Amino acid sequence: MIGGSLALSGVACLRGHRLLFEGLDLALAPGEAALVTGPNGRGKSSLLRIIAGLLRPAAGYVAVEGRVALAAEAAGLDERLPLARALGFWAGIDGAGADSVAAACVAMGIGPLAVVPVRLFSTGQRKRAVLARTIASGAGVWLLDEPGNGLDGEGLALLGAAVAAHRAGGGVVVAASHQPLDLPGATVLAL
Ligand SMILES: Nc1ncnc2c1ncn2[C@@H]1O[C@H](COP(=O)(O)OP(=O)(O)OP(=O)(O)O)[C@@H](O)[C@H]1O
Repeated sequence: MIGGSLALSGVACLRGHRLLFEGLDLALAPGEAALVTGPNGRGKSSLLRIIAGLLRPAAGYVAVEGRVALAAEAAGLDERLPLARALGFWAGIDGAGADSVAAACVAMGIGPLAVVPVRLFSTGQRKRAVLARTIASGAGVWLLDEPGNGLDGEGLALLGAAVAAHRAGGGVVVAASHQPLDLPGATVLAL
């Protein structure tokens, strides 16, 4: 079981002297999810970075139980390497094995791309690879920035199944999206 939980209390975000949001509260127990919505530039990615500990909140506090994986817009994969090795680099850091990478690639429908260099990937294949990196990480808290961007219908279904399995195992998910995203029972945070 890969558990996680998180709590935000009175969180505020300042960027470039501009207050993006304040007074944000959220509590997610194992298995729960939140959907952060709002137009471009409202601060969705900034909120995920605050939860990940990459950005300091201007006010409030964040408490996270479990390891965190942030699937951001930037893939963070070595373009020169075949997919399995590019993901294997991160799996090594995360303490996950090659079997986790292989299973995550199958989960996102990119198993056959294991030997293909990342630089050749299409937009949707790249998105699937980023999500596979999160799945392989073994982290309890998934932070997904626009996870549906670039995915086709099959990709969206695989994402939905991966998120459901993660939640069923006690993980939590915070997804930021300016488009509708199917996240059953999620708390909606509209920025
Ligand atoms: N390093 C920075 N310094 C100053 N301002 C920044 C910085 N990074 C982002 N911003 C600003 O913060 C605001 C929120 O950006 P953020 O990426 O969090 O929004 P978002 O809701 O995720 O947008 P999108 O839907 O376009 O991804 C934007 O106006 C952006 O220009």
